[in-house]
Amino acid sequence: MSANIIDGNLVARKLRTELKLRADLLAETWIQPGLAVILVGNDPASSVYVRNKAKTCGELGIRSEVFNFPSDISQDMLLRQIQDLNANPEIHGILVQLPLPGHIQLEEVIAAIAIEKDVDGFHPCNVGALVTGHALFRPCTPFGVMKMMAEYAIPIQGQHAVVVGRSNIVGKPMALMLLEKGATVTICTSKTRDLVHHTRHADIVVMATGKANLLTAEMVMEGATVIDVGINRMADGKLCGDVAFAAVKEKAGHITPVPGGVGPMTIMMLMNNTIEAAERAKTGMQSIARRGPVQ
Ligand SMILES: Nc1nc(=O)c2c([nH]1)NC[C@@H]1CN(c3ccc(C(=O)N[C@@H](CCC(=O)O)C(=O)O)cc3)C=[N+]21
Repeated sequence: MSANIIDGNLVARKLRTELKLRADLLAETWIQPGLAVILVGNDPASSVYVRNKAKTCGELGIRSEVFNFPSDISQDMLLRQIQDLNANPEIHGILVQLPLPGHIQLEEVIAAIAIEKDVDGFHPCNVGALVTGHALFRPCTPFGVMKMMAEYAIPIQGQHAVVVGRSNIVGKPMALMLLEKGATVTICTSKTRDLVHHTRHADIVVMATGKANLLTAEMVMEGATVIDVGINRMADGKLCGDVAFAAVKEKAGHITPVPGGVGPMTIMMLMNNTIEAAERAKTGMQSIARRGPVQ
Protein backbone atom coordinates (compact mmCIF):
# COMPACT_ATOMS: atom_id res chain seq x y z
CA MET A 1 0.00 0.00 0.00
CA SER A 2 1.33 3.40 -0.95
CA ALA A 3 1.09 6.17 1.65
CA ASN A 4 -1.21 9.16 1.56
CA ILE A 5 0.94 12.11 0.58
CA ILE A 6 0.48 15.04 2.95
CA ASP A 7 0.31 18.01 0.60
CA GLY A 8 1.94 20.99 2.30
CA ASN A 9 1.18 23.32 -0.58
CA LEU A 10 -2.52 22.45 -0.34
CA VAL A 11 -2.75 22.95 3.45
CA ALA A 12 -0.75 26.18 3.15
CA ARG A 13 -3.13 27.51 0.48
CA LYS A 14 -6.15 26.71 2.64
CA LEU A 15 -4.56 28.47 5.58
CA ARG A 16 -3.69 31.42 3.37
CA THR A 17 -7.38 31.90 2.57
CA GLU A 18 -8.18 32.04 6.28
CA LEU A 19 -5.30 34.42 6.97
CA LYS A 20 -6.38 36.72 4.15
CA LEU A 21 -9.75 37.17 5.87
CA ARG A 22 -8.00 38.12 9.11
CA ALA A 23 -5.65 40.53 7.33
CA ASP A 24 -8.61 42.11 5.52
CA LEU A 25 -10.42 42.56 8.83
CA LEU A 26 -7.39 44.38 10.22
CA ALA A 27 -7.22 46.51 7.08
CA GLU A 28 -10.75 47.73 7.79
CA THR A 29 -9.36 49.32 10.96
CA TRP A 30 -6.38 50.75 9.04
CA ILE A 31 -3.91 48.24 10.46
CA GLN A 32 -1.47 46.59 8.09
CA PRO A 33 0.55 43.79 9.68
CA GLY A 34 4.28 44.48 9.30
CA LEU A 35 7.12 41.94 9.28
CA ALA A 36 10.80 42.87 9.43
CA VAL A 37 13.29 40.27 8.21
CA ILE A 38 16.93 40.71 9.12
CA LEU A 39 19.31 38.90 6.81
CA VAL A 40 23.04 38.92 7.46
CA GLY A 41 25.36 38.04 4.59
CA ASN A 42 24.35 36.57 1.25
CA ASP A 43 23.92 32.84 1.77
CA PRO A 44 22.01 31.86 -1.40
CA ALA A 45 19.70 29.41 0.43
CA SER A 46 18.78 32.09 2.97
CA SER A 47 18.05 34.57 0.19
CA VAL A 48 15.59 32.10 -1.41
CA TYR A 49 13.62 31.72 1.86
CA VAL A 50 13.62 35.45 2.41
CA ARG A 51 12.31 36.03 -1.10
CA ASN A 52 9.57 33.38 -0.63
CA LYS A 53 8.53 35.01 2.62
CA ALA A 54 8.38 38.45 1.01
CA LYS A 55 6.23 37.06 -1.82
CA THR A 56 3.73 35.43 0.56
CA CYS A 57 3.58 38.64 2.60
CA GLY A 58 2.62 40.44 -0.62
CA GLU A 59 -0.23 38.01 -1.30
CA LEU A 60 -1.65 38.63 2.18
CA GLY A 61 -1.20 42.38 2.26
CA ILE A 62 1.46 42.14 4.97
CA ARG A 63 4.10 44.85 4.81
CA SER A 64 7.48 43.17 4.63
CA GLU A 65 10.75 44.96 5.11
CA VAL A 66 14.00 43.13 4.48
CA PHE A 67 17.16 44.44 6.11
CA ASN A 68 20.13 42.88 4.36
CA PHE A 69 23.43 43.48 6.17
CA PRO A 70 26.96 42.50 5.11
CA SER A 71 28.30 39.42 6.88
CA ASP A 72 30.86 41.50 8.82
CA ILE A 73 28.22 43.68 10.52
CA SER A 74 29.04 44.20 14.21
CA GLN A 75 26.84 42.71 16.88
CA ASP A 76 26.19 46.19 18.28
CA MET A 77 24.85 47.42 14.93
CA LEU A 78 22.57 44.41 14.73
CA LEU A 79 21.29 44.97 18.27
CA ARG A 80 20.66 48.65 17.53
CA GLN A 81 18.63 47.69 14.45
CA ILE A 82 16.53 45.30 16.54
CA GLN A 83 15.92 47.98 19.19
CA ASP A 84 14.75 50.32 16.43
CA LEU A 85 12.32 47.71 15.16
CA ASN A 86 11.13 46.92 18.70
CA ALA A 87 10.12 50.56 19.05
CA ASN A 88 8.53 50.84 15.59
CA PRO A 89 4.71 50.57 15.91
CA GLU A 90 4.34 49.65 12.21
CA ILE A 91 6.42 46.51 12.69
CA HIS A 92 4.56 43.68 14.44
CA GLY A 93 6.98 40.84 13.80
CA ILE A 94 10.78 40.60 13.70
CA LEU A 95 12.59 37.63 12.19
CA VAL A 96 16.35 37.24 12.26
CA GLN A 97 17.22 34.74 9.54
CA LEU A 98 19.44 31.94 10.79
CA PRO A 99 22.24 30.94 10.62
CA LEU A 100 24.15 34.08 11.66
CA PRO A 101 27.92 34.55 11.10
CA GLY A 102 30.16 33.06 13.81
CA HIS A 103 31.27 36.37 15.38
CA ILE A 104 27.68 37.12 16.47
CA GLN A 105 26.27 35.79 19.74
CA LEU A 106 23.02 34.26 18.62
CA GLU A 107 21.53 34.16 22.15
CA GLU A 108 22.10 37.88 22.68
CA VAL A 109 20.52 38.79 19.36
CA ILE A 110 17.42 36.66 19.91
CA ALA A 111 16.99 37.87 23.48
CA ALA A 112 17.01 41.47 22.18
CA ILE A 113 13.79 40.93 20.19
CA ALA A 114 10.68 42.16 22.02
CA ILE A 115 8.76 38.99 22.94
CA GLU A 116 5.52 40.39 21.53
CA LYS A 117 7.27 40.68 18.13
CA ASP A 118 9.12 37.34 18.31
CA VAL A 119 7.16 35.69 15.46
CA ASP A 120 9.76 32.88 15.19
CA GLY A 121 9.11 31.93 18.83
CA PHE A 122 12.86 31.72 19.52
CA HIS A 123 13.08 34.19 22.44
CA PRO A 124 13.95 32.37 25.69
CA CYS A 125 10.70 33.64 27.27
CA ASN A 126 8.62 32.13 24.47
CA VAL A 127 10.66 28.93 24.59
CA GLY A 128 10.10 28.68 28.34
CA ALA A 129 6.40 29.44 28.00
CA LEU A 130 6.07 26.73 25.35
CA VAL A 131 7.01 24.19 28.01
CA THR A 132 3.80 25.03 29.88
CA GLY A 133 1.81 25.55 26.67
CA HIS A 134 1.57 29.35 27.00
CA ALA A 135 4.00 30.70 24.42
CA LEU A 136 3.00 33.95 22.72
CA PHE A 137 4.39 32.48 19.49
CA ARG A 138 5.23 28.92 18.50
CA PRO A 139 8.20 28.15 16.25
CA CYS A 140 6.84 28.09 12.70
CA THR A 141 8.17 24.75 11.47
CA PRO A 142 6.89 22.46 14.25
CA PHE A 143 3.71 24.56 14.49
CA GLY A 144 3.18 23.95 10.77
CA VAL A 145 3.72 20.22 11.24
CA MET A 146 1.03 20.13 13.97
CA LYS A 147 -1.33 22.01 11.66
CA MET A 148 -0.73 19.57 8.79
CA MET A 149 -1.34 16.57 11.01
CA ALA A 150 -4.57 18.11 12.29
CA GLU A 151 -5.67 18.77 8.71
CA TYR A 152 -5.16 15.09 7.82
CA ALA A 153 -6.83 13.99 11.10
CA ILE A 154 -3.76 12.06 12.22
CA PRO A 155 -4.28 10.95 15.83
CA ILE A 156 -1.63 12.09 18.30
CA GLN A 157 -2.97 11.33 21.77
CA GLY A 158 -1.56 8.06 23.08
CA GLN A 159 0.58 7.58 19.97
CA HIS A 160 4.31 6.96 20.10
CA ALA A 161 6.11 9.84 18.39
CA VAL A 162 9.83 9.72 17.67
CA VAL A 163 11.52 13.02 16.86
CA VAL A 164 14.96 12.62 15.30
CA GLY A 165 16.85 15.89 15.78
CA ARG A 166 17.16 18.12 18.83
CA SER A 167 17.65 21.62 17.45
CA ASN A 168 16.12 24.60 19.23
CA ILE A 169 14.17 25.60 16.12
CA VAL A 170 12.69 22.21 15.18
CA GLY A 171 13.42 19.09 17.24
CA LYS A 172 12.94 20.40 20.79
CA PRO A 173 9.79 22.48 20.18
CA MET A 174 8.38 19.67 17.99
CA ALA A 175 8.75 17.21 20.87
CA LEU A 176 7.05 19.65 23.26
CA MET A 177 4.09 20.23 20.94
CA LEU A 178 3.56 16.49 20.42
CA LEU A 179 3.81 15.95 24.18
CA GLU A 180 1.25 18.71 24.74
CA LYS A 181 -1.21 16.77 22.55
CA GLY A 182 -0.68 13.61 24.57
CA ALA A 183 1.85 11.69 22.49
CA THR A 184 4.47 9.47 24.09
CA VAL A 185 7.58 11.23 22.84
CA THR A 186 11.09 9.93 22.27
CA ILE A 187 13.75 12.41 21.20
CA CYS A 188 16.62 10.90 19.22
CA THR A 189 19.54 12.33 17.30
CA SER A 190 21.26 11.18 14.12
CA LYS A 191 23.82 9.51 16.43
CA THR A 192 21.36 7.66 18.67
CA ARG A 193 22.60 4.12 19.28
CA ASP A 194 20.30 1.67 17.52
CA LEU A 195 18.15 4.46 16.04
CA VAL A 196 16.20 1.88 14.06
CA HIS A 197 14.96 0.30 17.30
CA HIS A 198 13.26 3.60 18.21
CA THR A 199 11.88 4.57 14.80
CA ARG A 200 10.53 1.06 14.11
CA HIS A 201 8.17 1.36 17.08
CA ALA A 202 6.94 4.84 16.20
CA ASP A 203 3.41 5.70 15.06
CA ILE A 204 4.77 9.12 14.12
CA VAL A 205 8.36 9.82 13.01
CA VAL A 206 9.57 13.39 12.58
CA MET A 207 12.93 13.67 10.83
CA ALA A 208 14.88 16.87 11.47
CA THR A 209 18.57 16.06 11.20
CA GLY A 210 19.71 17.49 7.88
CA LYS A 211 21.10 14.10 6.85
CA ALA A 212 19.79 13.06 3.43
CA ASN A 213 18.03 9.69 3.28
CA LEU A 214 18.77 8.85 6.93
CA LEU A 215 15.35 7.23 7.41
CA THR A 216 15.03 4.12 5.25
CA ALA A 217 12.04 1.82 4.75
CA GLU A 218 13.38 -0.84 7.17
CA MET A 219 13.30 1.78 9.95
CA VAL A 220 9.58 2.52 9.59
CA MET A 221 6.55 0.73 11.00
CA GLU A 222 3.88 -0.28 8.47
CA GLY A 223 1.26 2.49 8.32
CA ALA A 224 3.28 5.05 10.33
CA THR A 225 3.08 8.81 9.75
CA VAL A 226 6.42 10.14 8.46
CA ILE A 227 7.13 13.88 8.61
CA ASP A 228 10.25 15.08 6.80
CA VAL A 229 11.65 18.41 7.99
CA GLY A 230 15.03 17.91 6.29
CA ILE A 231 16.18 20.21 3.50
CA ASN A 232 19.29 18.86 1.81
CA ARG A 233 20.56 20.36 -1.43
CA MET A 234 22.06 17.59 -3.56
CA ALA A 235 25.00 17.92 -5.98
CA ASP A 236 22.57 18.10 -8.92
CA GLY A 237 20.80 21.05 -7.26
CA LYS A 238 17.71 19.06 -6.28
CA LEU A 239 16.21 19.28 -2.80
CA CYS A 240 15.87 16.15 -0.78
CA GLY A 241 14.71 15.45 2.75
CA ASP A 242 16.00 13.22 5.56
CA VAL A 243 13.70 10.42 4.38
CA ALA A 244 14.39 7.95 1.57
CA PHE A 245 11.05 8.99 0.12
CA ALA A 246 10.51 6.51 -2.74
CA ALA A 247 10.93 3.42 -0.53
CA VAL A 248 9.40 4.79 2.68
CA LYS A 249 6.22 5.94 0.95
CA GLU A 250 5.48 2.29 0.09
CA LYS A 251 5.39 1.45 3.79
CA ALA A 252 4.14 4.56 5.59
CA GLY A 253 0.48 5.47 6.09
CA HIS A 254 1.07 9.20 5.62
CA ILE A 255 4.21 10.96 4.42
CA THR A 256 5.31 14.53 3.65
CA PRO A 257 7.34 15.16 0.48
CA VAL A 258 10.32 17.52 0.09
CA PRO A 259 9.75 19.97 -1.47
CA GLY A 260 6.03 20.61 -1.09
CA GLY A 261 5.65 19.35 2.47
CA VAL A 262 6.76 21.13 5.63
CA GLY A 263 8.47 24.08 3.84
CA PRO A 264 5.37 25.89 2.57
CA MET A 265 3.72 25.41 5.98
CA THR A 266 6.67 27.05 7.75
CA ILE A 267 6.17 30.20 5.74
CA MET A 268 2.40 30.21 6.26
CA MET A 269 2.79 29.81 10.05
CA LEU A 270 5.11 32.81 10.00
CA MET A 271 2.31 34.74 8.29
CA ASN A 272 -0.10 33.42 10.92
CA ASN A 273 2.15 34.62 13.73
CA THR A 274 2.66 38.05 12.13
CA ILE A 275 -1.08 38.61 11.69
CA GLU A 276 -1.64 37.42 15.25
CA ALA A 277 0.99 39.89 16.47
CA ALA A 278 -0.87 42.73 14.71
CA GLU A 279 -4.21 41.58 16.15
CA ARG A 280 -2.73 41.55 19.64
CA ALA A 281 -1.12 44.97 19.21
CA LYS A 282 -4.60 46.27 18.45
CA THR A 283 -6.18 44.79 21.58
CA GLY A 284 -3.22 45.10 23.94
CA MET A 285 -3.02 41.33 24.55
CA GLN A 286 0.72 41.21 24.17
CA SER A 287 2.09 39.62 27.31
CA ILE A 288 2.44 35.99 28.26
CA ALA A 289 0.23 36.86 31.23
CA ARG A 290 -2.36 37.98 28.63
CA ARG A 291 -3.26 41.15 30.51
CA GLY A 292 -6.03 42.71 28.47
CA PRO A 293 -6.26 46.42 27.55
CA VAL A 294 -6.26 48.77 30.52
CA GLN A 295 -9.89 49.64 31.19
N1 LIG B 1 14.82 32.76 11.80
C1 LIG B 1 14.58 31.80 10.93
N2 LIG B 1 13.34 31.31 10.78
C2 LIG B 1 13.08 30.33 9.86
O1 LIG B 1 11.92 29.88 9.73
C3 LIG B 1 14.15 29.84 9.05
C4 LIG B 1 15.42 30.41 9.24
N3 LIG B 1 15.61 31.36 10.19
N4 LIG B 1 16.46 29.99 8.50
C5 LIG B 1 16.29 29.04 7.42
C6 LIG B 1 15.16 28.09 7.69
C7 LIG B 1 14.66 27.33 6.49
N5 LIG B 1 13.29 27.74 6.30
C8 LIG B 1 12.49 27.37 5.22
C9 LIG B 1 11.24 27.88 5.01
C10 LIG B 1 10.49 27.54 3.89
C11 LIG B 1 10.98 26.66 2.94
C12 LIG B 1 10.19 26.32 1.74
O2 LIG B 1 9.20 26.95 1.44
N6 LIG B 1 10.57 25.32 0.96
C13 LIG B 1 9.86 24.92 -0.25
C14 LIG B 1 10.72 24.98 -1.51
C15 LIG B 1 11.98 25.75 -1.44
C16 LIG B 1 12.88 25.57 -2.64
O3 LIG B 1 12.48 24.95 -3.65
O4 LIG B 1 14.01 26.04 -2.55
C17 LIG B 1 9.34 23.50 -0.09
O5 LIG B 1 9.87 22.78 0.76
O6 LIG B 1 8.46 23.12 -0.84
C18 LIG B 1 12.22 26.11 3.16
C19 LIG B 1 12.95 26.45 4.29
C20 LIG B 1 12.96 28.63 7.27
N7 LIG B 1 13.99 28.85 8.10
